[in-house]
Amino acid sequence: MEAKITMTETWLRKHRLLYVGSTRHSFIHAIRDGNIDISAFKTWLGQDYIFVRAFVPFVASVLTKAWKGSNDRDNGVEVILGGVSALNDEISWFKKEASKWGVQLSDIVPQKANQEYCSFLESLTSPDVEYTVAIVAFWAIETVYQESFAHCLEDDSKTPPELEETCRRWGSQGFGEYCNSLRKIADRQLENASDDAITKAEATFLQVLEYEVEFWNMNHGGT
Ligand SMILES: Cc1ncc(CNC=O)c(N)n1
Repeated sequence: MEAKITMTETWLRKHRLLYVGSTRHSFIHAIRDGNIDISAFKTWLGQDYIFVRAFVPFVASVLTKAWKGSNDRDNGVEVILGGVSALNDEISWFKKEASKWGVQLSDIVPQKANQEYCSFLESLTSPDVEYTVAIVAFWAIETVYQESFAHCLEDDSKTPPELEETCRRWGSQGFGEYCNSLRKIADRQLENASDDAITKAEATFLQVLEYEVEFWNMNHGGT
């Protein structure tokens, strides 16, 4: 039996360099090698809290888009609803983690790369953005974190124990399975999408990867 190559697989192969750039950034390598500068980690924590706050309305908009098409068999609405509900716990986790590291969340000013990424998320909440495009963005955003942090948990990694919980939040098998579910939803949508929607979705996928690289750079300026 010949396995058919899905659209996400095609894109991951075609854009391999950028994908690897977003999932194997020097910031992630520094965590994995145990060389992370704690001030860089704290910067990331504060900035990511701001990002996640902007991520909530984005995920809610994906849910709305899925809900409208929920007559279609298996369009992923339950998986996305699970994603919305997990964000409640995630926001609490950021608050707890910030207090553990002495990061004052109310004082955090979003940096330029973060602001631009959050504006991009907001633009994707528009009703003019099709579900196919939005679900591809959602899958890509989650998958970059999954692949990045899973790398810090591999057997030969030297991740500092105090950062393991952070890495497990996105690098765990459970989060990996969630990302696979999102990927299947995205591929199913892409199978039935117009050429125009596919073109837009691919461009959006690339934009996500670029924003993710900039986000890592922000914490770990080009080293
Ligand atoms: C910049 C960025 N990208 C992806 C994620 C993971 N999704 C939700 O937590 C994240 N927290 N931050």
